[in-house]
Amino acid sequence: MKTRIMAHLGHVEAEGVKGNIVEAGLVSEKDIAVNDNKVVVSVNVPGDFMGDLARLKAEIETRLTTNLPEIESLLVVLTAESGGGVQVQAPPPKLRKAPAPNPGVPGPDMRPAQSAIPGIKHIVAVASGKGGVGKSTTAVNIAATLAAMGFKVGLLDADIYGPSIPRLLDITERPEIRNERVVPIKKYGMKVMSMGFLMDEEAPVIWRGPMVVSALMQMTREVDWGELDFLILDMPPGTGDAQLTMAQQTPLSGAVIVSTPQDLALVDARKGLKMFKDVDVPILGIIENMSTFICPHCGESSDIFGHGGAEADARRLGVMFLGAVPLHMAIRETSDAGKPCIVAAPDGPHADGYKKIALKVATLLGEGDPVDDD
Ligand SMILES: Nc1ncnc2c1ncn2[C@@H]1O[C@H](COP(=O)(O)OP(=O)(O)OP(=O)(O)O)[C@@H](O)[C@H]1O
Repeated sequence: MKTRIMAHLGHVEAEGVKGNIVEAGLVSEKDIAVNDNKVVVSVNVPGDFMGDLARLKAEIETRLTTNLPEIESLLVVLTAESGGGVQVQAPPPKLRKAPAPNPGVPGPDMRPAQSAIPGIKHIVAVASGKGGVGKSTTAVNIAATLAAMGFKVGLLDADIYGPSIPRLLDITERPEIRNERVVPIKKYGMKVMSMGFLMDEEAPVIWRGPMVVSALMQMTREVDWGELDFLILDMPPGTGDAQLTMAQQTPLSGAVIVSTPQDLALVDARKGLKMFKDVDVPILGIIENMSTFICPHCGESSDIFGHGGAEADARRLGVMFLGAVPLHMAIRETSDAGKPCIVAAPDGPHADGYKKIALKVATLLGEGDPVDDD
């Protein structure tokens, strides 16, 4: 299949580039991943490319899908090199090995792979099928809790559509660059990096014109993370091309799906599960966020959205249920004030809930004490 794909790519030309994209070295066999009939092609466009990227992508897609109808799904990713400063170098996409017999249920005999990034043991994606379900709040709380438990933790905000980690952790400073590497900002015992640090107009330009996926690769690989037990990745919400590529190209040990109890969110959550399964990333489990509503005045709990949907769904889908986090004013107030629960109220009930979830995540990755999934 790869040879035939290469043959067809040999007919594609890019504006201002001499010869076709294969002759020009923009794509080679190592940039093509094939799993069953799902194909990912990564084309490395020169940083100073002035042509129409959308047209180039469309031309590649049309040529491949027309000539190779056996291709079931095709993802063409254009990666770029920055014009200067830190180099953006997307690694060749690699499909992970064929799914294990019981994909998505990592257990004692099926430890997810360790991260392929030197110094980082596990990269864990926190994802959601749709926006606004509390994914970033959950990612921050899991990361801060793991750090409070004594693990070495990094938190990478890859939510390019609305980076909220700077706000959730009340970080206003800019990362430094030392020896051509970006130094993450230290907060609450974690090392933090966010797209939000780069998006302020007044911020120094650290990356010039790289595309989203390349920027994420750079943030994962080129940031000076040092030694980490966990790098928690706050993914952009949804299951579009950018998310799929991130799931594909980042050496993830596993993914955690955050969902609210509403049916719609669960339908979306299933899409999230499917996306990770398609690229063979083990699903560590589902977290039900905004589960029961706890009244800040009387403390009574009400199942506004129909609590339990995510738990039942997790069972049906054969993935672990990691826990339910209630909809509580204290969670919104503390996280919006820049403090995760473990910092704002380390002995409170919410910190306790996040501790159980974080411990399950650590255990599933072989880093904690075994826990019962009750
Ligand atoms: N369990 C909870 N209880 C109360 N408020 C919550 C809870 N979880 C999240 N929130 C609040 O809901 C809002 C959205 O949360 P958050 O930004 O984490 O969602 P998200 O899924 O990451 O959103 P986006 O899709 O925009 O990135 C925030 O104001 C947050 O404080």
